[in-house]
Amino acid sequence: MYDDNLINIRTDDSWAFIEVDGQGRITDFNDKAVSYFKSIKAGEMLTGLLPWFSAGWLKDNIYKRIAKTSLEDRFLLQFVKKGEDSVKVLLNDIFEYKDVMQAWCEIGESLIKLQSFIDCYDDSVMITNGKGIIRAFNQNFKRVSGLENVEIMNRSIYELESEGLFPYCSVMEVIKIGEERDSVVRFANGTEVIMTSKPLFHDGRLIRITSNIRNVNELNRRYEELSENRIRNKKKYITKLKLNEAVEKLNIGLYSSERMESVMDVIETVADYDLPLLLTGESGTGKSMIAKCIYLSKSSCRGSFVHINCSAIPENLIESELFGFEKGSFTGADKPKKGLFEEAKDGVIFLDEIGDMPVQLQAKLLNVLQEKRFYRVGGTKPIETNAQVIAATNRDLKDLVAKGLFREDLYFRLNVIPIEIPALRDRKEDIPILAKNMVDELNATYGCNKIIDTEAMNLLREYEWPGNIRELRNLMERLILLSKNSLITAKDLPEDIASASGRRSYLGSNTVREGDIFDSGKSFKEIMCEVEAELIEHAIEKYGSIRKAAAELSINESTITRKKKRSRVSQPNV
Ligand SMILES: Nc1ncnc2c1ncn2[C@@H]1O[C@H](COP(=O)(O)OP(=O)(O)OP(=O)(O)O)[C@@H](O)[C@H]1O
Repeated sequence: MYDDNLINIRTDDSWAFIEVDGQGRITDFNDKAVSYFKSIKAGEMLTGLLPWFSAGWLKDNIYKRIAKTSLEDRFLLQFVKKGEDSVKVLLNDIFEYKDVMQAWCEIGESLIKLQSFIDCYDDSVMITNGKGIIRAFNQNFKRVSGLENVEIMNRSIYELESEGLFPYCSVMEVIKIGEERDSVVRFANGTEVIMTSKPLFHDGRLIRITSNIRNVNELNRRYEELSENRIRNKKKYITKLKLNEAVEKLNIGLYSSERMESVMDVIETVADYDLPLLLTGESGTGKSMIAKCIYLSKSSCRGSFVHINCSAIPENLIESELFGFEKGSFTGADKPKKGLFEEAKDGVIFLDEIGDMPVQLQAKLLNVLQEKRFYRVGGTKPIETNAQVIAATNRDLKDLVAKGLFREDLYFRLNVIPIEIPALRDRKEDIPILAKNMVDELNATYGCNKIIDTEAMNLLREYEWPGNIRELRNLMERLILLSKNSLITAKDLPEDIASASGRRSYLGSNTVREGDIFDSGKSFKEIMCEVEAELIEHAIEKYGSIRKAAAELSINESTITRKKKRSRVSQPNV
């Protein structure tokens, strides 16, 4: 019930301190008491000083009283009992006390604010007064030290140390020397921390020590995490730079479509890993280009890029091409030869048209992917390889697996990160950019200065491009070399492209696709007019006359004529 923290108050001049024995005889007092009671003497009765004082108060349980000493003065009394026969009496002038209370209320408010502030702090924080009495600490401090409010709040770190609850620490050193100190401290729960304690002085008096406490294990873990992150981020950054460089070098960075955007995102993510990759997509979509781009995007690549087209090499030669051979391993092998895996070293080996790889060789390839080593043809010494395998195909590998032409296990091994390169017709928004870029490049190659006009560009955009970018590139080359004027117009385009958009329809085989309808910018009414016009045209073509078409469609001939006029459907010779 009595405030134990006031036990050391004898030296604190904010209180008058008088100690009395069980009978109320003065045994000790401090300077402040002398300033209130000039005649105070040890051995005198306290009632001599405080006539209103009742000896009964020493025995009861009320520990705070406001008592009057004279007409002018009022004192606040506080008792601190020590056993049965010793009571410390603390007195404070009520007017002084009011000031003190006011100050404490303000401090109290700031303490609440301080508490919420330090609770948000990531490190552990502990604040003591200038004498080492713990005044505040945050949640993290409790977690790290394993100590609870009731155990340590408002208690002296010296007492806590003597009870084995608190370690010797930098706060004690700061109290001793008045300067910032660091210490490595181990709490009773075994947690090792680095404690940095800073003093705060007011009017030359040490009033507060703030300690910042960091868990050594957490610090180490965080350090490692951040170092790893830094390396990872740096690697990512380099990959991005390298990817941009590669894209520029290969002149392929020209896309605005979401489909290509996501392909490039995957490339950026996987470029630095040496995982096998599978590129799929129609012929001419740029799979080889993408493979090269991946190779050039690696933040560190010690080997070379080696391209082998599995469909272009006779079956019996692919193995020795890939893995090399030893002298005498077959007729004509009069000296040993390195294969492409050895040529690539730690680089990239690009297996184009993987679907055409002979099945028996697929087993050897799977082994290389798993074991990261192989044997030359006729060789007995294993050769280690860290080459990354990037395979590509325009065939449906799943279908080949079903037909027994491709090993399922190899398919799964390659298909961990499949990258599908979209057909050009599925990334129409990229066509103008690609075409313009090709024209620029070809102009430079052939010393021309040609450009494509808007109408021609729109037609290029409409065409289906079965041969994808390869077909686009071939056409651009032809146009640059053969077109008569510097402005390439619709007239310069081949017939199938020039008429491509005209032939697109809602009903026929060359149907307009959903994306094109929504991207066309046409209103619902305009689209419905076009559908009506087409329907009427088909009906007239099919039934041979407006009259028969009207009868089949159950509408008036005049309606057909009017709608035909509006949509300017060309009338066949009926
Ligand atoms: N993004 C691009 N920008 C410009 N030209 C490109 C681009 N991608 C591919 N090309 C060009 O298109 C042609 C075909 O590309 P590539 O050989 O990479 O396609 P592919 O998908 O591997 O074809 P295939 O399946 O027939 O082997 C090449 O001439 C290449 O230079």
